[in-house]
Amino acid sequence: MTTSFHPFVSWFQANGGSLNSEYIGLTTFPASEGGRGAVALRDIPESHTLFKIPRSLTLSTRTSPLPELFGGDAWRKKAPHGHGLDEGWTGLILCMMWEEANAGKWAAYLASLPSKFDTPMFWNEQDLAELKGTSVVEKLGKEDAERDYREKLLPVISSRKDLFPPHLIPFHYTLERYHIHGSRILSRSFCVEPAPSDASDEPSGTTQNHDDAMDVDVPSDSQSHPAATRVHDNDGDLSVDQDDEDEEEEDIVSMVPMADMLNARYGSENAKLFYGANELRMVTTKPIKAGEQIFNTYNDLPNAELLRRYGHVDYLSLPASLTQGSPNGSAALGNPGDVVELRADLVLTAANDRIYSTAAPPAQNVSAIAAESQRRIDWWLEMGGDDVFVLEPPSESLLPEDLVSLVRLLCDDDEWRKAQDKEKPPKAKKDKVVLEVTKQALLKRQALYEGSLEVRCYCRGFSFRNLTINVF
Ligand SMILES: C[S@@+](CC[C@H](N)C(=O)[O-])C[C@H]1O[C@@H](n2cnc3c(N)ncnc32)[C@H](O)[C@@H]1O
Repeated sequence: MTTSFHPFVSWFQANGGSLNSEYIGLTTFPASEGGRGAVALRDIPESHTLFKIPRSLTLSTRTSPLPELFGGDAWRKKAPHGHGLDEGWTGLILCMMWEEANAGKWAAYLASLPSKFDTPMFWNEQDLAELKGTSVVEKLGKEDAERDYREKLLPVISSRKDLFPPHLIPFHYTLERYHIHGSRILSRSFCVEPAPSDASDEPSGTTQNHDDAMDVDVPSDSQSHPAATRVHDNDGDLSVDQDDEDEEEEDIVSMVPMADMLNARYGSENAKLFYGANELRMVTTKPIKAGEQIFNTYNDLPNAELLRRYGHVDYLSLPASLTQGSPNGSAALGNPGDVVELRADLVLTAANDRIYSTAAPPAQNVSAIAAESQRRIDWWLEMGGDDVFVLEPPSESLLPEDLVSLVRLLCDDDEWRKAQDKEKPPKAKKDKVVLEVTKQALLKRQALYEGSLEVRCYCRGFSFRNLTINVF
């Protein structure tokens, strides 16, 4: 371990954390490989505990003393009775700011975290233009974050000068610090489950899938329920239910010292975080050889999400099954977890184009066609249909069933009638019309890209073999 880790490791151990330093070493990789991370110091078997973190050492709005000092009700309740600081990330950001300003329990940990980020949140307009057409820019949420800073955080700090002395505001409570702490949460937080009621500190479960972000996943992402998850999503609520009685039952977005030292790489996960009653444990999920890096992967996210949340992308050798169809066979590097997100409005436009071009002249009425399609898509959304479709390899499952169902609903009047009668969207039966409309929608998707970066995946199969779609 290099000396730069000593202050953090000493703080961690002094506060009840335990690190199996015979087996795991903290080290520094080149920035392009993640900077700080951890390696195996000797061969480590599967199911070996690498380190333990007491729950009391995780930092969240539940463990920080600030919410109670502020007044629990005023903290939690929504305006006009309170500040709604249990919703979104503003409360946790405020706790982090306050810890730093007051040299609190977590100050040494926070001081060890990066304060400079390469994520698109900090890019200039010119660089962001390179991402045009990707989902990254629309998901950045910079304006929302800045509105929360102005409308939620500033009124809170100005209402309690005893807790937030004015002379500290220019140092610790600025918009810049708000973004830095927000980026720390986005790139490093976990969504920590409450302590199990049948409380044992033995690691529970054998799988831990993450979901968003260092992911820990959320069941709705159709991951198996993780033993611990990091938050990917921005983005989100710290707790779902604001009912005070249920509060202790909710997962909570938390900073987890030491667990957030591990880097990630597609398909390389060899350690996962497991919850116990009083502590969290990072446990190996496969044998690791001496010298190998220890990875806690964030759910094998596509590059767009890696870039947005963490500021890096995976650029690995792609299996031949994914590069089939490449025009020159050169695109053998990328992220095997990349996907294409196809918005339903592009499907709608492609369907309308087809309906128009195949209609006999009296029916070739653009506004009537658009109005009818709008009626159908409104029905689709009312029935709980998605407005974004995710296309992922392998090709056998390339076309999501709900995408096929929507195209049939839009393009086939019989299917539309049947769907209304049965109150159920059409079956996902692929036919020529479905494939043609989908291909046109994908071409429209491809045309949205304007940047000069070329990161591609090859959508194979069906009738549009060789169609290339930039995904990043
Ligand atoms: C949970 S932290 C891991 C510890 C981090 N490397 C550090 O120095 O504190 C996640 C961050 O590490 C970096 N990182 C993780 N995996 C990486 C990878 N495969 N390539 C490049 N950077 C990576 C990214 O900056 C990401 O936001």
